[in-house]
Amino acid sequence: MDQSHKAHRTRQAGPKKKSKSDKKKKRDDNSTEEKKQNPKAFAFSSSVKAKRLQSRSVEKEQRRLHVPTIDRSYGEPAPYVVVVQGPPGVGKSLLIKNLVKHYTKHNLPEVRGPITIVSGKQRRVQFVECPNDINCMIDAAKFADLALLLVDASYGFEMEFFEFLNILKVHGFPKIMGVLTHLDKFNDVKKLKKTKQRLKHRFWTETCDGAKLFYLSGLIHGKYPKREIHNLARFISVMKFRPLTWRTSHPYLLVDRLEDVTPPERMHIAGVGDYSLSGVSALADPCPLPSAAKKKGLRDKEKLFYAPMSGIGELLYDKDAVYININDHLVQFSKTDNEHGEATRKGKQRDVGVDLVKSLQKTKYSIDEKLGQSRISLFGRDPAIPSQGQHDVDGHEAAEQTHDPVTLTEHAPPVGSDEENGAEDLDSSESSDQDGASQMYGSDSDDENGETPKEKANRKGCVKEKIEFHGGRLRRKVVFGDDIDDKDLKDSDDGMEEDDDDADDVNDHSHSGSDFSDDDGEDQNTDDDMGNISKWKVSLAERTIPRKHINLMQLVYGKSASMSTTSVNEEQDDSDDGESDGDEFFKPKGQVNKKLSESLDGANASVEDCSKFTNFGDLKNWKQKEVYESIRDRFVTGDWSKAAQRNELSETKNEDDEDSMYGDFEDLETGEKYEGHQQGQSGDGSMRTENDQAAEERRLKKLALRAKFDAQYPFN
Ligand SMILES: Nc1nc2c(ncn2[C@@H]2O[C@H](COP(=O)(O)OP(=O)(O)OP(=O)(O)O)[C@@H](O)[C@H]2O)c(=O)[nH]1
Repeated sequence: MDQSHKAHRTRQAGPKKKSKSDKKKKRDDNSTEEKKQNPKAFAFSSSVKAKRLQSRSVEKEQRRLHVPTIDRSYGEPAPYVVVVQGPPGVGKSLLIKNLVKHYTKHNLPEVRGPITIVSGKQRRVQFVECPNDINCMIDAAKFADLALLLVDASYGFEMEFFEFLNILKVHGFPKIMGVLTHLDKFNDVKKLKKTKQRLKHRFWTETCDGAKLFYLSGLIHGKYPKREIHNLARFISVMKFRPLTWRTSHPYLLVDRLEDVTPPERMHIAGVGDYSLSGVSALADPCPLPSAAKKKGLRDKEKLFYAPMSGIGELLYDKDAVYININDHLVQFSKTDNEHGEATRKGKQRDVGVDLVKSLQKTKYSIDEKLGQSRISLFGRDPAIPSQGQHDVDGHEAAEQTHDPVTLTEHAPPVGSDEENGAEDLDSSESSDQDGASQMYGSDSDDENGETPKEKANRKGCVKEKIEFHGGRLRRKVVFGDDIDDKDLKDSDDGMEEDDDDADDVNDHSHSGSDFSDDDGEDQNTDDDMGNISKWKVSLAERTIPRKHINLMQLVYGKSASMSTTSVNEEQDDSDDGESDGDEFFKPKGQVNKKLSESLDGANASVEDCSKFTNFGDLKNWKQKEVYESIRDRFVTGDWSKAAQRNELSETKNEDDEDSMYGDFEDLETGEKYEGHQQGQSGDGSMRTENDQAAEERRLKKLALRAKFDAQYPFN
């Protein structure tokens, strides 16, 4: 049987208590006496140590000092906004849910819009999930007091991290904390440790030394470990936020909802447009701070939270509507009525309004959804232009990304194909690719040797973007120039699971970091001038430049004739070039035709129709007597010799015609160029003699060349 032991209670009174306190007193006296007798024994033994201690205490003192900042806020402090940012699927929503659960003991069904919670007596915190969109990142950077940058540790840094970091830097740089997730995907403890270290050092390099990085070691029942969430929450709760000078000069307002109220004075709401203002009314604070009564901690009742968009309670605020959730069993919908609708309709005439409502109930998709799926076809043979634009559901610009000239692009197999094969493909493409990634991976030892130290230094500072298909989506991985040489991690891969292997192989190519001291040193050298960031900024700037749109004017009216014909020529040249090399040479006839017709249909819709220029003059009029007589001699009963004569005549004529038709040509055997006749001159007799002469000359030239060739190769 389990029996709990009672804690020891020290004596509060009595002789035992007295004797104990006497002993203690004696001991204390002795120690003070000792100090008094030999004070030097308790002073610093070395002056160096003393100096170091003194300077340390002075330094600590100095660090506490700050330039005084004026806090212009009054009244209750506004909630501190914690923006949770990271690439898709990194665990942003899950982290917010876990933090909310920690603070409020409530489960959040979904994370939508800002979520405000009371985290302490004097503190409210608002969590906002930052969508993966540059514009949203810019908005989030404007109101964030703290940014939690989530990184999928099993994959490494992605471009979203750097993009947001840079955006933060130009917005006054609020506080940041890094959070590593997906650490449970590592089976090898050694590898996990190394990856943690490597990512930490990289994080420090990109931000500042000692920047806080949290590790969320995995999922327990679909949630992050309580202890880790507790630690993170504690950091958020006690964090000191100093007013940012940038923020005070560029104040921003985070608007939950907007109700369109009409006239009289117009005002501009950023991101929404010009509106007329009817009035401004202050609503009661939905998430007030608890009463200021002196008591320790928060009571459960006071642990309020306000998440209007996240479906808490029975109310849900959408962009343009408010929904009240009523359980189905509480309401009798007319749907049941609908089933017997036929019978009731016979009895009495139904109201138009009722019919309308019922027809609305039947619709499966809203108008927005229907419009979203609709397609517009501008030209009959054109591929339909989807109205959704280029973006896919997640807001990725996958198609566009692959054409980014600054970035390195690599394509893995499409969804559903074998992942392992995909990884192999990646590897092979890396090794075969001469420009871009393969140079950075440093697999080619010749390249390495040929490089000057300066080039190496330049290369080390560079951050490149590598687009690949991983974990079910396109990811924009960050590849660091200084991570090439290390292959240690690859060696330690062996024990990993198959899936992990895939992920880690990719990691290993791009990341190094087994030698941390080296890595660190290099990082500090190269990142002194923040070279990294300025380089990838280029790609950021390019991504924000609006894409080139199709000019409808050109599509309808066409380019100038010369423009259009040249573009056709170019297109054909291109296709010729493509076909001339390697496997492309042999192509099914249909494909080539299709390609050509596509090029004509698409970009060059306005090209003139050359089929209209058929020379009908060549066609013979078979109704004339001489013409149909001419065919009579070709039959068995006719005179064949006459027909042969006629044939000769028509052949010479045809030759002339062909010459004039095909114009310039080059004799590939001899390398000579021949100029063709102009169409208008085909009937000219003098020209024909000239042609004859030219032909004769050509023949002689050919003979001479042949003799020369024979002389060179007598056995041939
Ligand atoms: N194994 C593992 N899975 C995780 C971890 N963190 C999150 N996940 C899973 O990743 C998936 C995506 O998590 P979310 O919280 O929806 O990610 P998100 O960043 O909000 O995704 P988006 O909203 O699409 O941007 C969920 O199925 C999580 O269970 C982790 O540390 N380890």
